[in-house]
Amino acid sequence: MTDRPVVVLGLMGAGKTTVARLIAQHLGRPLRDSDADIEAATGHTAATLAAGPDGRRRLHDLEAEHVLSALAEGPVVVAAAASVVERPVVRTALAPACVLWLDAPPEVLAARMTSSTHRPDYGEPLEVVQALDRRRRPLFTAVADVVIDASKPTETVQRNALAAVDVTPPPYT
Ligand SMILES: Nc1ncnc2c1ncn2[C@@H]1O[C@H](COP(=O)(O)OP(=O)(O)OP(=O)(O)O)[C@@H](O)[C@H]1O
Ligand SMILES: O=C(O)C1=C[C@@H](O)[C@@H](O)[C@H](O)C1
Ligand SMILES: [Mg+2]
Repeated sequence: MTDRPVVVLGLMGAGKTTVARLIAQHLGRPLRDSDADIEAATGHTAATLAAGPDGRRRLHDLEAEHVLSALAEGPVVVAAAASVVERPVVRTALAPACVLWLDAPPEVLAARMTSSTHRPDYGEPLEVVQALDRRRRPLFTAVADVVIDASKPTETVQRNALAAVDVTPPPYT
C-alpha cells in the first residue's frame, strides 16, 4: 500500500471525486476534494465563483492553492481540480505523490459534464473538452504515475484505481 499522498487528476467529469472518495476510504486517509473544500471555505460553488469578474482566474488560483495545501498536510487523498495541471508550481509539487490520471475521450466526458450544477458553463461541452484535452494531455502525461481508462464502467475504474495504490479491490458482484 502506498505511503505517498495520492492525487487523482483528470478533466471535468472524469470521475475524480468518485475514485478519490473510494481510495480514501480504503486507505483510511483524509479526503481533500477541491470542489467540496472550496465550497466549504467560500460558501460558493465553482460555477458561482467562475461567473464573477475575473472569476475563472481566481477560481483556478483557489484550486491550485487547494492541492498545494493538501499535499503539505501529509499522506492525504486529493481529488484535485481539473485546472491544476496547467500550473507549473503544482506539477512540481506533484513529484513525490502517487498521481492517478483518469483519462477518457472528450465525447465520454462531455456526456458526463451535465451531471451536476457545480461545474462552470464554459460553452458547448464537447468543444470545451476537446480544447482542454489537446492542451492538457501532454501535461497529464508528464505528471501521471498511472493512467486509468476512465471510459470503462465505474466498477472497473474503481478496481483499477485501487490496484494502482496497492489495495486489493473488493469482490464486486
Ligand atoms: N466510470 C464511470 N462511468 C460512468 N459514469 C461515471 C464514471 N465515473 C464517474 N461517473 C459519473 O460521472 C459524473 C462525474 O463524476 P465525478 O463527479 O466523480 O467527476 P469529477 O472528475 O470529480 O468531476 P469534476 O471535475 O467536476 O470535479 C458523475 O455523475 C459520476 O457518477
Ligand atoms: O478548466 C477546467 O477544467 C475547469 C475549470 C474550472 O472553472 C473548474 O471548475 C475546474 O477546474 C475545471
Ligand atoms: Mg469532482
